[in-house]
Amino acid sequence: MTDQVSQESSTGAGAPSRRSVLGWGGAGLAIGAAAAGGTVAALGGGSDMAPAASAGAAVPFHGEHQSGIASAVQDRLHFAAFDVKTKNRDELVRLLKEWTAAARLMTAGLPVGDAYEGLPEAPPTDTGEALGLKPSRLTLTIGFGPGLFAKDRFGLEGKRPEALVDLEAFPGDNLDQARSGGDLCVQACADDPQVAVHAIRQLARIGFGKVAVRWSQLGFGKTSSTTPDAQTPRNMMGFKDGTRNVSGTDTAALDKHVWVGANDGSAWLTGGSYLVARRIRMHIETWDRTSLQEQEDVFGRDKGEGAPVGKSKERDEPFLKAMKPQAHVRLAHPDSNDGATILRRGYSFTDGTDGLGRLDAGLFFLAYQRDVRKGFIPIQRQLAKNDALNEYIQHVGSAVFAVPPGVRDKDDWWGRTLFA
Ligand SMILES: C=CC1=C(C)c2cc3[nH]c(cc4nc(cc5[nH]c(cc1n2)c(C)c5CCC(=O)O)C(CCC(=O)O)=C4C)c(C)c3C=C
Ligand SMILES: [Fe+2]
Repeated sequence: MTDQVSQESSTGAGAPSRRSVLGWGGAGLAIGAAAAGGTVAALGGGSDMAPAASAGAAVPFHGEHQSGIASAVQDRLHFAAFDVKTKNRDELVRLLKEWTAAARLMTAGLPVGDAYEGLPEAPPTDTGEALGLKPSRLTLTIGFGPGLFAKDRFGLEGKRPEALVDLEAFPGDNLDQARSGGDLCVQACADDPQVAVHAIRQLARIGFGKVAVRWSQLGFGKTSSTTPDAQTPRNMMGFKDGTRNVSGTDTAALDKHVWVGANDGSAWLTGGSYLVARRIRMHIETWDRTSLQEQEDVFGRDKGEGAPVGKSKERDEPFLKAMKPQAHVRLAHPDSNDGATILRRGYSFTDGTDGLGRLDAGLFFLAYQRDVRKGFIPIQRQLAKNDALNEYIQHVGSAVFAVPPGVRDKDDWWGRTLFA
């Protein structure tokens, strides 16, 4: 998988005329054309809509693993959790196929339908706000929540992976059910927020009547990186975040800690992963009145360089015993959790103020792992009990999803290994 990072390239070629994209009803044709060439670059034939697809990077949609996990982290996020409303398995499968086709187009920088040249009597089949925008490294990553596997629903009860556990209530949790759970999720990441928002909007529109958005989260300023050579981003507390993350090119670590293996008990999920999403509110105003020394003690790293206590460089190996016993980094480190290791891919959020004049801001924490019981859960048990950071944060939303493997080619679709 190496190559989701290195495969990122400019599409660099023309795009089909808008007239060749026949609206959603005719999108199969456009998709077929795109798929035949593999990527938008193969479509050729520059035209009036070329700006949407001709420049900027597109991340390949097809692959062994879904992109948006090990691939390089983009600047913006729109994450949506959906409730499935239809009771009909075939209708759900049809929707997943339509979503896959739409995702294939959008990640290549193409509209999913006709924004303004279709039938005047019908609603446009693409809402249009991404016309003229670059692919912006858009990735769309789907996940399946526990509810999908419920008894007497879609006949999937025997396929629920053991590792897809309902998360326990951790000490200090203050979860809002309206911001938690979901039967399906789609993580849209892009370097342009409008591209990410457009993508989720098209999927919601296509799914109208079959699925409904349960909750969604916008994110900015990635708080983790899968590219260790790049500058580590900073979170809303001002600290470098993502220094010691699983690298997107470290195939050994990805196989060990992120990708579900063939012998892990759920054959359909081989090459997939598990995602834990947590909306974590930060008590920003309290943090901003906290001394620099205390802030650095809380994390066990310094604020400027991001070096662990007693060391001078960000990438120096942490010496855990030099940190305060309740330092976040000391408690989250694999050595404090029986080796538990997760790939973090979170984003900052600021959703205005809370009515009391306080910023409603924090970290939308996203973590991928091979087994939630050996990844997020042991680390969070440790953090929830002891972390000095708890004085300044609160977990207010939570969800867990099984993330299927990648879509292999033009005939494949999101969920085939589960439903077929
Ligand atoms: C259950 C897992 C984790 C939660 C929840 C979590 C919340 C959280 N973290 C920060 C800021 C930082 N975290 C850092 C390191 C770090 N955090 C986790 C796990 C969770 N964090 C891990 C596994 C690690 C790496 C530990 C290691 O191996 O050294 C850091 C330090 C820089 C880095 O390595 O990324 C910061 C800063 C916040 C603000 C937060 C909740 C709001
Ligand atoms: Fe952390």
